[in-house]
Amino acid sequence: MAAASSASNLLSVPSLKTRSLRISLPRRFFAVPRRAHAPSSFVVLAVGAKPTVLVTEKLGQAGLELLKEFANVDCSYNLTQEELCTKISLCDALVVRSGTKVGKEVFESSGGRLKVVGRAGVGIDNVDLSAATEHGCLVVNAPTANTVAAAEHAIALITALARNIAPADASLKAGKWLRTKYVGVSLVGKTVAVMGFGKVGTEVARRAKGLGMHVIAHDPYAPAERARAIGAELVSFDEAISRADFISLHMPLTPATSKIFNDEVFSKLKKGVRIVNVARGGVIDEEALVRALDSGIVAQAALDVFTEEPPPKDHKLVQHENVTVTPHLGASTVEAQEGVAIEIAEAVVGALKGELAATAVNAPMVPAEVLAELAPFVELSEKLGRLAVQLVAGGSGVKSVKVTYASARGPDDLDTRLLRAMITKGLIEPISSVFVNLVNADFTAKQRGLRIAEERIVLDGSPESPLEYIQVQIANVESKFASAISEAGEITVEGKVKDGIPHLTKVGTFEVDVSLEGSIILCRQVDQPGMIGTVGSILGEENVNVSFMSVGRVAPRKHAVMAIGVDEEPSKQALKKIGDIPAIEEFVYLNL
Ligand SMILES: NC(=O)C1=CN([C@@H]2O[C@H](COP(=O)(O)OP(=O)(O)OC[C@H]3O[C@@H](n4cnc5c(N)ncnc54)[C@H](O)[C@@H]3O)[C@@H](O)[C@H]2O)C=CC1
Ligand SMILES: O=C(O)C(=O)COP(=O)(O)O
Repeated sequence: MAAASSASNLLSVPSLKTRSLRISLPRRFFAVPRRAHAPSSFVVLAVGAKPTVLVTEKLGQAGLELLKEFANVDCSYNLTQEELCTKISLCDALVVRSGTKVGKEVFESSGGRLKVVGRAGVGIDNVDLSAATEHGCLVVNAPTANTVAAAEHAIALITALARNIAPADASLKAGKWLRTKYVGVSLVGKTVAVMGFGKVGTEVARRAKGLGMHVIAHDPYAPAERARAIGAELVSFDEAISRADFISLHMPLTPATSKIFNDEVFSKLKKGVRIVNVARGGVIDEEALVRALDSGIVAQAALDVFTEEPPPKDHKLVQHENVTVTPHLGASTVEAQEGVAIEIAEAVVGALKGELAATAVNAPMVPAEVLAELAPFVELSEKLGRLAVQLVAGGSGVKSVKVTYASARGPDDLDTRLLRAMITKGLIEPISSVFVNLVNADFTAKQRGLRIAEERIVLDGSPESPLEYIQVQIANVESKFASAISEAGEITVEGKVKDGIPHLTKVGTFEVDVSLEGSIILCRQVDQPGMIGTVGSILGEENVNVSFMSVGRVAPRKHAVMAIGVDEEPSKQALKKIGDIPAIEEFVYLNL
């Protein structure tokens, strides 16, 4: 019984946050398709084909071995952009670190073959995520394995600055013995501001506490409890920068953080502050930092990252006597590189197998347990989309679709993003040459002006099954099968999952029950004896196996809709013979 109905758009913008949980979609739905249009999530590989993975930067051996077990691996380092664009059309996956720019042109050059980009590390600012999404290419990263390495590098740079390690080393090697010039400062009791309190920032804070520093942190999205738990204080940006003796940067490079450290900010810093950047060069306005160093506001800086990498030889910061530099070494420990390589290889292989990696950065994440229970509904969703769109008469533009999910679960207890993506796939693929997957479903729908509204019907009863039924309605279109139009004037199909198999249970106002396997013939007829036998024998003569038949009628001896599931596609003549049966008023053949 419908107790309440709530309209809500349940699909949010794909999260850019990374997660450490590894999940996989059920293989039977998402692996290499059995038929040209079998349900599939991300990757469509030719049956039996071994995928090709291009690795453009040095990757740990263990990760390479994992990739080689599953794919042909082409390790081509130092490619020019042009060479990358040429090679990419022969590759199913690309594995990069921070040194490869994966821009729009790479996706355009791939000719649709590139299905996964694996970023062997955290920062994905070198990958054009919008272009990847537009091309249905999944981007995964390796968010956890280099956290400690980056944190240790930040601590190494903080201590190196405090004790002038780099310049003292250089001067001694140059034959000097300058004990008074390189008197340092102590860390104990000093305040360090950790800017960006995520994975790396938290580890830096923990280590700084161990060094006896007072730790303050700024991160607009971090929970205060996490900071409290390690004895750090979460403060505003202005408070952080004005109180700090040391500033350690650990936020990602985004439009919001680009050049966040600029002249204005430098003017608010405590005189003599020391700055460490192991995040991204672009979060600092490098010219402004030169000015702040020259004026003495910033006593010293240690930089692992630069706006342009490698920086030009005469880069003012690289050459500055109060700046210590390293060539983007934050993640470069033996341990981190092995870990990152394994993490990314597993994610890329998983994605190539049709699984959904937990570290997807441009696809909605659905936890493993939710995926497992939604699996049959995912298949149902795509098939309902396919059926509904094939019922639209030629010439009608599909613009407005309503999806209703009926469930006894609470509105927050049902994640419909995957279902919605698969309905979109079902709606778009039969009428276009576009390959739709979880990555590009929203983008593709938007680009085609297809509006999909979602509604929840909360049912009474046991919430054991995530969904009771799904209904797909297409508004403002003509149908080639008039009986599919509901009283409200929309093409309406509804389905359920029975014993793990998706079933079509309603067409227009007619209740039917046919399992959504193979293909379907829908006929509207005058309800009379012998119809099932007549149609069945026409199909039998053609050697078309009938898998399911169901009749839904308004009232005895009035109109009925017969749904016939068939394993093989009937010939045109067989379909014509069915149409010629006098009692048949209309019929349609629908390919699943
Ligand atoms: N130099 C190197 O080799 C390495 C550099 N990194 C870089 O370090 C950065 C952090 O990495 P993780 O901690 O793993 O990422 P993360 O995603 O765990 O943490 C980033 C944190 O920054 C916060 N943030 C976002 N905008 C902010 C803002 N405007 N102000 C303050 N905080 C903000 C986020 O809320 C998040 O908590 C990334 O840019 C990553 O690319 C990471 C590993 C190695
Ligand atoms: O993981 C990151 O964000 C890093 O910056 C590490 O970059 P890399 O893989 O060493 O080029």
